[in-house]
Amino acid sequence: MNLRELLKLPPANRPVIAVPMILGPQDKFSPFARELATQNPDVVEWRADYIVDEFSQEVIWQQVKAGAQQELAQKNISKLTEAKMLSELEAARQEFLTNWPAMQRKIIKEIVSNVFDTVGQYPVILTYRTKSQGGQGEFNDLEYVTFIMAALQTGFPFAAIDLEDTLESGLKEKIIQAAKALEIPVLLSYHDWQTTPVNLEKVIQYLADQPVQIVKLAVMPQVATDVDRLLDATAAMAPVISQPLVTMAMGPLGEKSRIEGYKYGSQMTFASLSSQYSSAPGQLTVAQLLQAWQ
Ligand SMILES: O=C1C[C@@](O)(C(=O)O)C[C@@H](O)[C@@H]1O
Repeated sequence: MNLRELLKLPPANRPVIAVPMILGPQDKFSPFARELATQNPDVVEWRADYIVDEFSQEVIWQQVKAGAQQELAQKNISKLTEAKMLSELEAARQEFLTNWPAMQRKIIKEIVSNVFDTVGQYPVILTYRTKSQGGQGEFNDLEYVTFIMAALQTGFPFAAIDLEDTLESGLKEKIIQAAKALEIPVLLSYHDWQTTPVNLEKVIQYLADQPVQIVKLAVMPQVATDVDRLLDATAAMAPVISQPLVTMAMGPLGEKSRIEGYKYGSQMTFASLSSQYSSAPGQLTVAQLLQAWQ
């Protein structure tokens, strides 16, 4: 099955264009929605790492705590002993911790619902990338998995879920199983933010040997020949592996791979709705990409 079919996209005579949605808690969603409607890409990659950390247990607790402190203050706290105040706060914390899992599921459902409202009919790829994986997120592995599971359990129809290969294997397996149960394809990503590995074909084969439905490799070229190596490895491996392959070279040197990757068998290219929405170095805008294809 090719990527278009896997993501349930209508047939088209151009490679699949994915646009990242990198909105944070202070950003307005409607300008993004307007750009989306004007530029009409194929898929939206929701980069959840730009927003969900702001709704983590610690952040929400600080808000609840501020509210609890205010309430205590209204009870004329000056007359209470400090110990009493601390014990009331501790009770509030315990209550918060008990309620947190349900509260978190509700918050995540609201955010996901907002994302789907914003993107309308476009298929959505769910991605959360931590800082160590080149993203914005600060969740540890367990928090990451909790978030992904909750997002999947919202019932919103994600078109695919992005999984970084570096995730601990047991947790990776857990997400793959959950996605499988919901019939959501898993897109396994491998990023090298520093270099272009020597044996690219081996890396692609290693990714394709895992029980996932799409394979993605992003590298950082140091010289122009690194980009050619990536494109050659793409051409060599795309017909060999059973999953659709997506590759790109990042940074300014990598432009060619984003424009011409499809000629070598890469089935999707990432482009931004405008430079302010770019999620990786060297990403072109959709307008630049379409112009280059003319
Ligand atoms: O993996 C990728 C590819 C990417 O890193 C790029 O180089 O365009 C952009 C990311 O948003 C996406 O998750």
